[in-house]
This record gives sequence, C-alpha cells and structure tokens, in this order.
Amino acid sequence: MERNKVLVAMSGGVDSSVAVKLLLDAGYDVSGATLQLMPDDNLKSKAFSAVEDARRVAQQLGIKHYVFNFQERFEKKVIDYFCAEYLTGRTPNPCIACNRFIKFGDLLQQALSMGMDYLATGHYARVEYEKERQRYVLYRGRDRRKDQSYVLYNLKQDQLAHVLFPLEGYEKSQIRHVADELNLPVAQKPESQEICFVEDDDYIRFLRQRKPGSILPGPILSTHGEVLGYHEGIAHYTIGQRRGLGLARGYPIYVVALDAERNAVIVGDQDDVFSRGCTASNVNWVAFDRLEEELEVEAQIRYTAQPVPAVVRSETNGNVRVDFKEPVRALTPGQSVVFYKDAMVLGGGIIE
Ligand SMILES: Nc1ncnc2c1ncn2[C@@H]1O[C@H](COP(=O)(O)OP(=O)(O)OP(=O)(O)O)[C@@H](O)[C@H]1O
Repeated sequence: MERNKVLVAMSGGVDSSVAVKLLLDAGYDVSGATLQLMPDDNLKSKAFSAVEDARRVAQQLGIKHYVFNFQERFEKKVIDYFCAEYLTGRTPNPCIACNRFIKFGDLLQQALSMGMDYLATGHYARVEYEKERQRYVLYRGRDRRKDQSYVLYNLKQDQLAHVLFPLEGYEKSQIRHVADELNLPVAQKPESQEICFVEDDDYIRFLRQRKPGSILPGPILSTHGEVLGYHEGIAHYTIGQRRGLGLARGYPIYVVALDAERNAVIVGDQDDVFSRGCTASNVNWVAFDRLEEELEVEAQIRYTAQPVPAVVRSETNGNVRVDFKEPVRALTPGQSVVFYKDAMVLGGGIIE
C-alpha cells in the first residue's frame, strides 16, 4: 500500500523536529520544509540558523529537506498588517495572520502541488473529522499550557482537511523527552520568543525602523477629553496598562483606549478598563457553517486569557455581537476573540 505523504513545516525547533519523528514512527512518507521569512539583516542570521538546524535534524532522521523563501509574501501578509495595526492604535496578532496566509495558505498549497497529502506542524492542537457534522473540527491540544488552538481558529475546512498536528496528544515535557532520547541537535533549544520576526520582542524599535517618523508624541486625555499629560506615541501603550504613564494622580489610572485619529492615549479608572461586550469582525466558524441563533460559548479574548462565559449573536453585516456574562478586563481591538465549547474551537473573529 502506498504511504501517505506529509510535508512537515520545520522551524528548527524542538516541536517540529519531534513531529517529524512521530510521523515517521506512524508510517508516513515524510519530508521537511523550512521557510525563510525574516526580513532584515540581523534576523537573517537567525533565519539561517533555523534553516541549518532544521537541515541537520532532517539529515539525522533521514528525510528530504526543502527551503522556501517566502520573505516577500510574509512581508505583505504579516509584517505590513502588523505595522498598520499598531499605527492605528490596535494590537495585531501576527501568528494568526501567518497561519492563515503563509503556513496553511501558501505553504500548504506548495505542499499539495508537490504531491503531498498533508502539511504537518509542531502546533499543540487537534484536528478531527466528525461524521455527524460532516466537518473537520479543531480542539485544544492536550497540554493546556502549550495549547495553540487560539492562533488556528481562522483555518477553513479545505485547509483543515490537509493538516496534521502530530503533537496533539502530548505534553511538552514528553516532547522534550523524545528530543533528548533521539539526541536531536536541537533538544536543548529554548522556547522561541513571542514574535518570531521582532528581535528581543522590542516591537517599538521594529516599528521605528520599519516606519520612521510614525511614532509621534501626543496628548493623554481623560475619558471626558481633558488633557492630563503627554505620551511618546500610542504604539507604546496597551489597554489596561497602569504603569509608565507619568501621571501623578491620587488614585490609580489605566489606559482604556488608543485613539489614532487624535493620536491620543485615553485614560480612566479601574471601572473603565472593564467591558461587557464587543463586536467581532472577520468571523470564521470552524464547528459549523454559520451561526443560526444565539449561542452560549466560552470566549477567550487573548492568547493567554482564561476563557469566560459569553453569548454570541449574528449581526446583519456578517459580524457578531459578543456579550460577556461578567465584565472582562482590557478587551483589546485587533486581538482575536475565540469561541470554545469545552475543548472544541467553535470559531472566532477580530475584536473591533
Ligand atoms: N520558519 C519556519 N519554517 C517552517 N515552519 C515553521 C517555521 N516557523 C514555525 N514553523 C512551524 O510552525 C509551528 C509553530 O510555530 P511556533 O513559532 O509557534 O513554534 P514553536 O511552538 O516554538 O515550535 P518549534 O519548537 O517547532 O519551533 C512550528 O512547530 C513549525 O511547524
């Protein structure tokens, strides 16, 4: 019988390296591919080491390894969006864009055109075909602390149909253990940083380099429009932030909004940081085609947040209205809200 062919997206890290091993053990015909995504020079060396690390792992495990240069598309679909969002006072999630357009977009297409049946990654999540629903359904990974289903909610059925997540049933510690046992050259590699293309997670430096002159000082305003002080550029601030405002008041004040039109940071008191609801745009449903009636969900408003009970309803324009059962803190436009039922990803959208 012919074996299923799978292309593993190899970052040179522990997770995707062990994914190769697990798929080989499961009997797949495995190849690996590493993407060059990094734009500028200092990061090129890092990208190069990712390629080199992945190549060494591929060699040790005896699989074919490809390198694809996706810099141009990454620039357009991820980095441009990342900068534009910050400069309009929103907080982007570049991993979600990368998964949708690059890894499970262009790379998946590339894999299929090479005659592969599947693309695999080292994400901690689970995908399953459910007969009753006649759909592919996405679940949280078993290791709740490493679960990455949040950044995958945007995948469509035709993408999920060709995706494998070999780490779905494992704890990170087990994966590290496999890497140690195999004596993989990358076994001791640390966890990757938060945003793969921003060195030291210093996104302000990145924005200044990318969009010189775009981060400008402006007023700090109260929720009533009163000028309370001055800031160094709205991109420096995040909603819910309390420290670093340079304002001495008799009571704690917090960033409650970023207003790009007025280049203003809006501050208020503790109560103003809490929201009862929001609109979400660019909605993708995974577990069903469309939202027929209002639905009780668990809503997760950022990658690291605990999900909270909420009710979701369709609006007329394709957006959804999300009403939280209890007010949530620091709801942030640009981040995604992902809807769960237990471990199942129902869908999600972008907080407006
Ligand atoms: N440059 C790249 N080329 C190919 N695949 C990549 C690349 N970067 C990430 N991936 C894939 O996306 C998955 C998730 O990426 P993420 O940055 O979250 O890595 P991670 O959780 O640190 O995993 P790893 O240990 O494999 O780096 C990786 O496991 C890998 O399959």
